[in-house]
This record gives sequence, C-alpha cells and structure tokens, in this order.
Amino acid sequence: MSFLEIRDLHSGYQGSTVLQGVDLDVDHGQVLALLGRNGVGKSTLINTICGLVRASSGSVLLDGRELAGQRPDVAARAGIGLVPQGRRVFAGLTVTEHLEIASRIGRDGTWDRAAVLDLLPRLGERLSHRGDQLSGGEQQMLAIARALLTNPLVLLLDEPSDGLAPQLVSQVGTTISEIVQAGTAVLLVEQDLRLAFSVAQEVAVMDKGRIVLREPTMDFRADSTRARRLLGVG
Ligand SMILES: Nc1ncnc2c1ncn2[C@@H]1O[C@H](COP(=O)(O)OP(=O)(O)OP(=O)(O)O)[C@@H](O)[C@H]1O
Repeated sequence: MSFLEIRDLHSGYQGSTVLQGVDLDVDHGQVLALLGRNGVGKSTLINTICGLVRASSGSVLLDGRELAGQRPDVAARAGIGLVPQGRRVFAGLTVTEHLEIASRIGRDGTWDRAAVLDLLPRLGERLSHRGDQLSGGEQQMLAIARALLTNPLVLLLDEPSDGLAPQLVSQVGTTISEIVQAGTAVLLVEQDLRLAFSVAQEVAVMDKGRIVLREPTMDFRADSTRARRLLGVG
C-alpha cells in the first residue's frame, strides 16, 4: 500500500469539473514530480488533496486515513503540508510571526523552529522582516518553513521555482532533497524541468484532469520527443 493513495478523484469549480478521475500514489521517501501543460489541473489536484478545493467524489487516503472532502485544517493535522503557488506570505507579518502561527497548525514532530532555521539559515537573518520586505527567494523559503512546521507526512509544493533566479532555483532543489532525506514525501508541481528532474525519482504527467503517464524520471527524460509532446514545450 502506498503512503498517499488517490483514487478516482473528481473536483472542480462552480460549473466546471477539472479533475476527471485522478489516480495517483506517492510513496514513502519519494519526490514525485507532477508535470503537465498549463491549465490541465495540477494546482486543482494539489488544492483538492489539502482540502482547499472540495472533492466531489473519489478518495484521498493518507497513511490509511480518508481525507477527501475534509477541511484544510483536518488535512493539515493528518499530515498534508502545502507550499502554495505564489507563496502567499502575509505582507504585514514578520518572519517570526509567520513561524509562530505555523507552529500551532498541524502535527507535532521533529520540525520545530530551530530545525527549519537550520535548514534555511537565511530566514534566521530575516526574523524581524515583514513579508513584503523579503525577496522572492526569501518568501519561498518562508513558505517552505511554514509548511514544514506543521510536520507534514506529505509536502505538496506548487511551482516553487516560479519567479526565482536560476541560482535560487537550484537552492530550492537542494532544500527539497534535504526535506525528503528527513523522511517527508514530496509531490512537486513544477514547470522548471531541470529542477523537477534533478530531485524527482519519478514523474507523473497530467492531461485534461487525469494522470496519463507515470514512470521513472530517467525513462521519461530518455524520450524527449514524447516528453515535449506531452508537456507542450518547445
Ligand atoms: N478558482 C478557480 N475558479 C474557477 N476556475 C478555476 C479556478 N482555478 C483554476 N480554474 C480552472 O481550472 C482549470 C485547471 O486549472 P489549474 O490551475 O488546476 O491548472 P494547472 O495545471 O495548475 O495550470 P498552471 O500550470 O497554469 O497553474 C483551468 O481551466 C482554470 O482556468
């Protein structure tokens, strides 16, 4: 049995069904990259897993516990962590305040303030800065720190490279690898294929609200013509 098991999941927005029966497993100790063209439903899947978008049918089992249709706070307590698209840090709150709030959400575990500042030392130098005083890279680190403080079993990362300079993107890759080594599984939505390929053991490709392919990253990279066709890139 996989750690996170998604079966025949449907969800969407008023008047439009986006997820049309998603089946996907994420295993212990794994980074799984979720790829696909714009608008195929990757963010909708992430947001349905964590309860921000309500599942209309299907199943999201985390370590044997059913989460489909549950509220976001229930999903967080069960062990789903989210680094949302666009980071969503609060402009008027300091780094310290963000970390304090996050510590009260989710589960107890080894990720406490000292551990996340050890992983992301730059944040330690910015504790009194407000969200709107941070660079894009620092905001991304804060979004990751906040999610880790909930001690997730599975961390959902929605386009963490978005808007970051190449050097910072590779730093995000290193951080993701360290998080997985510490025992958290990762589902990574990413347009930056270099980042996705560098950290993920496997890739899953989404199209029109379904998973249409899943295979080891090495095999996916080996057929670049098919990869380009599936992802709609140059
Ligand atoms: N809040 C919303 N209300 C209504 N429709 C939405 C909402 N969010 C997304 N959609 C629609 O759902 C579909 C899937 O969008 P989604 O953001 O999940 O795709 P995606 O694969 O993550 O794309 P991208 O890479 O552009 O973020 C799109 O047609 C989008 O317009």
